[in-house]
Amino acid sequence: MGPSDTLTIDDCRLAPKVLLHDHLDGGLRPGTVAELARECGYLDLPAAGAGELGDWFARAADSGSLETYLQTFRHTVAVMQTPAALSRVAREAVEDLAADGVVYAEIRFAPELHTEQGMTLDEAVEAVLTGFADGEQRVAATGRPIVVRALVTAMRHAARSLEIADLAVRFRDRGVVGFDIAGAEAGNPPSRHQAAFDRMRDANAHFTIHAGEAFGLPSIHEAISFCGTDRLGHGVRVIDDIVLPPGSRPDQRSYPGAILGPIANYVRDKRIPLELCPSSNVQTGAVDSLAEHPFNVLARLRFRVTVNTDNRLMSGTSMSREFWELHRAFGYGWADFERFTVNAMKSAFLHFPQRLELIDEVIKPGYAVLLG
Ligand SMILES: O=c1[nH]cnc2c1ncn2[C@H]1C[C@H](O)[C@@H](CO)O1
Ligand SMILES: [Zn+2]
Repeated sequence: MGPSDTLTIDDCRLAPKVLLHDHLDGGLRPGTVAELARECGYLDLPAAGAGELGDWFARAADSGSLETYLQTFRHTVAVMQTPAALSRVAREAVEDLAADGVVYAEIRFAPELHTEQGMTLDEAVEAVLTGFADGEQRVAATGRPIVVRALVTAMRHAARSLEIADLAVRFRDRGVVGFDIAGAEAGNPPSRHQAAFDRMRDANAHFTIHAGEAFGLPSIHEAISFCGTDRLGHGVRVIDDIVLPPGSRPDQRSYPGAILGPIANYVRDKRIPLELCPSSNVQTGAVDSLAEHPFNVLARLRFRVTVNTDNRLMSGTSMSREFWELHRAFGYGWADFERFTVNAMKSAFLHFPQRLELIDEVIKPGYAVLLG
């Protein structure tokens, strides 16, 4: 497509997409939240109907603070306390992503949040994996195949990260491809969970860390230098280590004269993937607006940027919508989206031959059609 062509969300749905950062408890269908609440007798939902619930989540999450944003998860986690509920949510997530044109996804969740009614950590993981497998089977039959794997997350304010890392290693050949920490970033630095990351490294297993979202460079520094993270969840604040010439705009095609500090250079040199989540960053106040998102600066400076949803319910978004928003803000076309998608696939925690197969057999042929 040429620079004057305009893409719609429906066009973006046609493109093969790869999603590395998506929370299971942030991606429920509003109607499913309502139905599960009825089934389990949860009476605290802030609205009754699917439409109103969807609006409520988007509004409440649009708070300008990560801490307030995170409070909305109380309602989704409350209705995800049985194996049946977890499996259903997992299956629907796979169906929704496949319908949106996602061909590979790593969906994360925190097993420790799903034990309120007696489910064990292992049972929670098994329920999610059952749902993923079920979803994969159903969508394969519709001709929109997708490969989905799980990441298990530990909550950074809690003290169960070593257990969760162990869980990730135990389930490594059954569909769990990595480990993560999430939750309120300020006051809970990555190094608090050093033992868990050491456990992962000892097992030669992969992990990512939410860092550089609500807290800046010190968090990124710890995640890469002490903890040895494979990827950065968000990592958007790496921009704080880059000085642009006065008068630079967020939508330029190149940034000559940009000066990178040591952290930014290291992240770029080592090709550490950034799991960027544009809409989520606007909601939590990490950036002021989509038009001012550092995505474009980082992409033009050739960081390994990837496009992600974070929480589809809380942001009322999808991968196609994130692509479309980036297209509107920065004028990206198919060649750009292919690069971001290949970046993401290269950064996946799947084994190398499977990554290569998806790039060669699915992603490149898909974009070749779009590029004409
Ligand atoms: O963007 C995020 N930053 C930090 N924590 C997050 C984000 N999105 C979701 N979470 C938390 C809330 C969920 O309950 C938990 C596990 O998915 O992860
Ligand atoms: Zn996240």
